[in-house]
Parts: sequence; structure tokens; C-alpha cells
Amino acid sequence: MNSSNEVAPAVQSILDAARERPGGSSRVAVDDARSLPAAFDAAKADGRNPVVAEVKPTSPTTEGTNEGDPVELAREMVAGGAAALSVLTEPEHFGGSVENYERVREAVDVPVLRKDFLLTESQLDAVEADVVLLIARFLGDDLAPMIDAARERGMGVLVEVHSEDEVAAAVDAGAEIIGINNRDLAALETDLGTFEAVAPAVPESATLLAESGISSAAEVRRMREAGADGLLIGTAIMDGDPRENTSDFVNA
Ligand SMILES: O=C(O)c1ccccc1NCC(=O)[C@H](O)[C@H](O)COP(=O)(O)O
Repeated sequence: MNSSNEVAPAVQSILDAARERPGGSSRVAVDDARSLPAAFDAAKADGRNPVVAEVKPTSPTTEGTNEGDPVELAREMVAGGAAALSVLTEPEHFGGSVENYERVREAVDVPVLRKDFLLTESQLDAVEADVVLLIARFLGDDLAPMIDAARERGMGVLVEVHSEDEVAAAVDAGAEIIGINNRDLAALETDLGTFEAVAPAVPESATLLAESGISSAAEVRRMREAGADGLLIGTAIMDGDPRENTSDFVNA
């Protein structure tokens, strides 16, 4: 793994916990993974902004915990037009769980991203997933083997980056779906200018997501104009009525 000495204390704590988290007891094989790019194409074809709505009970930058049932929240997001969902499985800092993930995936028919801080192959085996998030900064030289390991299990892979150098590393490692995180993991602040600055480095052939900090219809349009094929939105959907919020972003 890369050195993590330039991350915020909360992120260091997330990584320390991730290193200790056990994986699954046996290797999983997903034979029915739902495709994120196909879901984005379907949304675009019927005039919806391709929104990945995130079931995010809490986070280091959120006050309090949303105690709502993840399945109910997920159904509301899909009813609001979400092309796909993201479900946190990180338990200590985001209130997530693999049980939440399994229940949501069973309850909906859109692709469900497993949102976690995965560091080892066996952690991929904790639950069958359509798509897993792999963070380039935290995996370093392990990124390519982790992408291969996820694909061997039948899962799609979203590689998260924050800089042009990380885009290059992600492309070298074989990433086909790339998410540019607007959240700076050193300061924990979001800046949509990050997506605008880094997106030109992403090859046209990749499916490109804008992640974090999107909180208005105007910002959805801004990210789409800068080249986002999909938008990952958590806090602004969880805060209030998730169905109405999702619908506002989908129809922005
Ligand atoms: O959301 C946080 O507070 C956070 C803190 C430290 C590391 C990661 C964090 N978030 C993970 C995410 O990627 C977001 O949940 C996701 O991109 C949605 O972001 P937002 O729409 O800003 O909730």
C-alpha cells in the first residue's frame, strides 16, 4: 500500500480499521453482476441523469446517524430514478455492513456498488457484489492485482482517483470505470474543480464518474458538462427525502 501519512486523521483511522478487517471464509463467484455502464446508458437513453445514489448512514464529515432501514432508503432512491446504488459496507466510520449490502442487492434490480476501503483479496469475498470500489491511492502497486482478483470473481470494478497521476496508474492497472473523487482525503474538503481539472486525463473509452460534494441540480449539470458519465451522490440524497432528492438530481 502507498504511504498514507498525508491523509486526515479520520482517514488514517479508516485505513487502520480496514487493515484489521477479516475477509470472507471462501472465495465468492458472482455470475449475475449488473453492469454500471449499461445502467448509465439506459438512464441516458430515457433522459435521466445517471445517478448512483448512496446509502450512507453516517461518515466522518456527517453529524449523527441516519437510522433508516437501508432497504427502504434504497427502494426510495430507485423510485426516484437512480440508475444504480452505492451501499457502504464499512462499519466503524460509515455505519455500513455487508448485511446491508446483501439485503439491498436482493431488494432492487439496479447495479449496487460496494463502497468500502478494500485492501486485501480476501476482503472481496465478504459479499457477492455487482461492482466494488478500489481506491488507487490506498492500493498503490496492489491496484492491478486487486482489479484482476475482483474481475476473476465476476465483479465490476470502479477505481477511485483524485489526481492525473492516479488516473495514469488506474489506466495502467487496467481500470475501465474511473471515479474522480472531489473530496481531498488530506483535508476532507470537497472541490468540484477537482473533477474539472482531472477529467481531461481520463481516456474517452473509460466510463467516468464524478464522486462527492455534489449537492444541487446546477452542480449535476456542471459535472455532466465536464464529462461525467455518472454521478455518485450520498449526503445530499440522504439528507431529507431520499426519493425527492434523487428525483431532483436525476431530472436536473
Ligand atoms: O464522506 C466522508 O465523510 C468521507 C470521509 C473520509 C473518506 C471518505 C469519505 N466519503 C466516501 C465517499 O466516497 C462518499 O461517501 C461518496 O463519494 C459520496 O459523497 P457525498 O455525496 O459528498 O456524500
